[in-house]
Amino acid sequence: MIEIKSVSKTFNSKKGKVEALKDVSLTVKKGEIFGVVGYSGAGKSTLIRAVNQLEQVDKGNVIIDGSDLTKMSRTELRSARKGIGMIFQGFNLLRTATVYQNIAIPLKLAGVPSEEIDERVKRYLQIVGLEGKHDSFPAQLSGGQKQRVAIARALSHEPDVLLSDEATSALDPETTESILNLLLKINREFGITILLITHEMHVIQKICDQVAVMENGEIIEQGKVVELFSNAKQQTTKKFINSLFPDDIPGELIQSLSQTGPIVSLSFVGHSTGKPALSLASKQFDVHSNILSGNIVQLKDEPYGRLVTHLQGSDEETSKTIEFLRAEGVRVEEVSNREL
Ligand SMILES: Nc1ncnc2c1ncn2[C@@H]1O[C@H](COP(=O)(O)OP(=O)(O)OP(=O)(O)O)[C@@H](O)[C@H]1O
Repeated sequence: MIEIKSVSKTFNSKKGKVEALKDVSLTVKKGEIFGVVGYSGAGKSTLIRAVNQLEQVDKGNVIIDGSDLTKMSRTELRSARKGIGMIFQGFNLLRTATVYQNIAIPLKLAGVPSEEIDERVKRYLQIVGLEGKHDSFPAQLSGGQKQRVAIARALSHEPDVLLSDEATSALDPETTESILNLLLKINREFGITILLITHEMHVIQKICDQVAVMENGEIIEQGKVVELFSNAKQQTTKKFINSLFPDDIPGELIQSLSQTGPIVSLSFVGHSTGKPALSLASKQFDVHSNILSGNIVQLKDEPYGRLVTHLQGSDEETSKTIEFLRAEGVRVEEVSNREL
């Protein structure tokens, strides 16, 4: 559906050249929610803006449903953009227009007949849960409500693709949850493909099917969310995942416990937790396990959990335990420092 092929973009600024995108490639399949995560300056905004050609690229192709947007004339591009909705961190609403007008005006500019405009505005405001707010002005709405208006406005053009540029970054955690649930609903009910950028791993964890991790203009790792969670290779990816598992095990405790056996982090996907495997291991080997912290987060389709546990026993018995846990499908990593 969306194919980004070997896209590069360099900005020339006063400080010199900045390679914002270096040979970036990714494919978003129809109906998927694809998240791009990275720290500030990684190149996420440049990438998402390249998709609808708000940013022209120096090299590479952006192909949507078989048509290459980098090769289009202005008129062709205008028409192609009709199938691409976009929402932003700052909502981008017209301050002097009501909620109704914020959605109706762009529809009018797009040439939609007025009776259809009315029908669409009402329908999409209902879908985003803002039926009673037609006559409110943006200043009278909360951040979450403003983002709902922006989502209704994007949907009212009945796009196939929705681009989300840090749509929840300005919102508090509770409102973030409700907007993420709304994006999930839109994706499921209308089959809209969503490409989003974020610096929050929670967004990826909660709603994405696929993820790409960006750093210094490059995609350093990508794949199915569940696979990346269980098998991240890059340090930055691990850091993002670890941000979902805050723990407060003091460094001194880790050091002192390490004297009597390794401290390991066990990760598992799906409804079976690491616990049964751990108790089986304790029965089979001369090892005591002492759980130091544990947490489960819900990925889009299945839970992912992590237990940090101290394996007390001889080198031989703890090695056999680790081998056994791995054979049981549990990911085991030794915790040697504070980066759990
Ligand atoms: N118009 C521009 N002119 C010069 N440099 C730019 C321009 N736009 C982006 N950059 C630079 O390109 C790099 C990537 O920026 P980009 O905004 O895409 O990153 P990002 O991951 O979205 O970060 P943030 O979340 O902070 O926006 C940065 O070093 C940025 O300073």
